[in-house]
This record gives sequence, C-alpha cells and structure tokens, in this order.
Amino acid sequence: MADAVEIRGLTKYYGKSRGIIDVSFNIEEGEIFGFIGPNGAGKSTTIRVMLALLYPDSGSAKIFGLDCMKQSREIAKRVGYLPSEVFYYEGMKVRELLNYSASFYKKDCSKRIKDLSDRMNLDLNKKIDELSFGNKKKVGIVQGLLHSPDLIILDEPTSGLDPLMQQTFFELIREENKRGAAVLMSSHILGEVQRLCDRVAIIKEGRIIKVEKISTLKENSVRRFKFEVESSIPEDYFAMEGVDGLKVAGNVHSFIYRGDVNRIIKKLSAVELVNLWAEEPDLEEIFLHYYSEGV
Ligand SMILES: Nc1ncnc2c1ncn2[C@@H]1O[C@H](COP(=O)(O)OP(=O)(O)OP(=O)(O)O)[C@@H](O)[C@H]1O
Repeated sequence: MADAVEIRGLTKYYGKSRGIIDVSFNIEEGEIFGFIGPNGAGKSTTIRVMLALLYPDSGSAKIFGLDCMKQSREIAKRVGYLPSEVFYYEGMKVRELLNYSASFYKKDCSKRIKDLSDRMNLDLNKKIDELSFGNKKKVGIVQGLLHSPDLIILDEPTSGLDPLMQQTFFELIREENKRGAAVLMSSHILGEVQRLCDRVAIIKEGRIIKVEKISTLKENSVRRFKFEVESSIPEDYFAMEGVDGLKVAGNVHSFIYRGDVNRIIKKLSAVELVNLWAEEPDLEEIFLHYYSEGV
C-alpha cells in the first residue's frame, strides 16, 4: 500500500531566494505527522507544492501514490486543506459557502456540515463578513473536513482559536484520525505538535534537519536534573560527557543531561542526596538544542 505522502528531494526557489531545498519525508497511512520550524523555514512552500499551488524546481511529491502535479484533481477529492490564512467571498452566509464547497465533491455532505459546525460552535446562518477572525478560521476547518478526506493538511491551524476551541479542534482531528485519515500539521508551536503528533519533521532554513518519533525525541534527548546534596561535593564531580549548564546554589545542583540515563544515575548514586528531581524538558528545549547544534 502506498504511503499517504511521499516527498522526495523537493526543491523550490522563488527567483534566487530559497524556498525549500531537498525536502524528503513520508507520512504513513493513519499517521499524524507534525511539520515544525520557525517562520520562513519552508513549511507553507512544501504544502503548496503538495497541493499543486506551486510548481517545484526539482524532486517529487506523491499523495496516496498519485503525482501531486499531474494528478492534482484526483488528489483534491481525497485531501482536506486548511490554509494558514482564510479568505472568503464576504457576501455569503456560512451555510451557502459550505454548501458551495461541498458541491465540488459530488456527494451529500449536509450531515457532516451540520455535525462539524455543531462541534465547532459555528452559526451556519451568520454572514461571513459578520464573523471574527477565529470564527472565519472555524469555517475553514469545516470546509477542510466536510468531505471526510483521507489526508488532512493543516497549515498553522490553531492561530486565532482560543484555548478551549483549540482543545475541541484537536479532539476533532483525533476523531478524524481514528476514522482513518492521515494528518499533516505544520506549526511553529512545539507544544501542540507534541500533543497531537506521532512523528515530526523539523525544518530549518528550507532543509529538513530531522524526522523523528515524538516519543524518541522526548526519550533519547535532554533531561534536566536538579538535586540537593547532604554535604558539598567537588565542583568538577559532574564534569562528564553529556552534562551541560551546571549550576550550584548552596547545596542545590542542577544541570541539563543528554545521553544514557543509566550513566548519570550511577554517578548520582555515589552522592548522598537529600532530594532529586529529574524533569523531561518540553520539545521547545529539545528543538532549541537541535537548532543550536545546527544538526
Ligand atoms: N511568494 C514568495 N516570493 C518570494 N519568496 C517567498 C514567497 N513565499 C515564500 N517565500 C520565501 O520562502 C521561504 C519559505 O517560506 P514559507 O512561507 O514556506 O515558510 P513557512 O515555514 O511556512 O513560514 P511561515 O510560518 O512564516 O509561513 C521564506 O524565506 C520566504 O521568504
């Protein structure tokens, strides 16, 4: 069975300026895949090529085994897309706009429209120009999901949604995923990628620097240790590979550790401890680590 997404060596320049360079990754069927990097890293460019809104200079992009350039019409029936910014014909009512969108798919989407709008607390009888930015975003979400797509592409989906609505939105995406849809979500907010995704591609200055399982990213990388000792220990006791940013305040020591946890536990076990905290850093710290090392 073909992967939901297969991107190989995708490169796109805007004139002389870099868009994306040699981007490759796969998304398996049923997977929730995160795409993270700061503004301008190349997330939207990659997504626009996948949707045939941009033509790449080289490389290939396939969705369900279909070529994104040559078979974009077939692909469109199976893909739901939420762009980072949504623009609408302002004169329309929400219901009219959604029915109009549904007419492209040649199937009855009325129940889905009602269910999704209820879930998102969206009033179908409002005029588009009466809606706030957040409510327009909700229209985009319903529009992207109303045909029960097999692949959902979300470009910075949560900007403009309040925290409660973000929660509802994530639940909705999880349900769509249980229904069988694969998901690609771009974001520069690591917390939300961490909450939702199975795997993540990290993009920096147009290039993929890492594709990793969220669980591996969290497990195999940095941990923050803080501990209180009974009596003072030599300052260089923890001068070992993997230990970074050692701070000592009275009897309380703290540092960031990267590497096999057993090594550091053995080292710690020889010290008389009063208290110990070992914290799992969030993706933000891990991400910064990758960035600072320029991996
Ligand atoms: N239409 C365009 N013309 C020229 N350069 C562009 C154009 N669109 C994007 N770029 C450049 O391509 C690079 C990648 O931009 P892209 O929008 O793909 O990044 P992004 O990761 O999606 O960031 P953001 O979150 O800000 O949208 C940036 O350096 C950007 O300046």
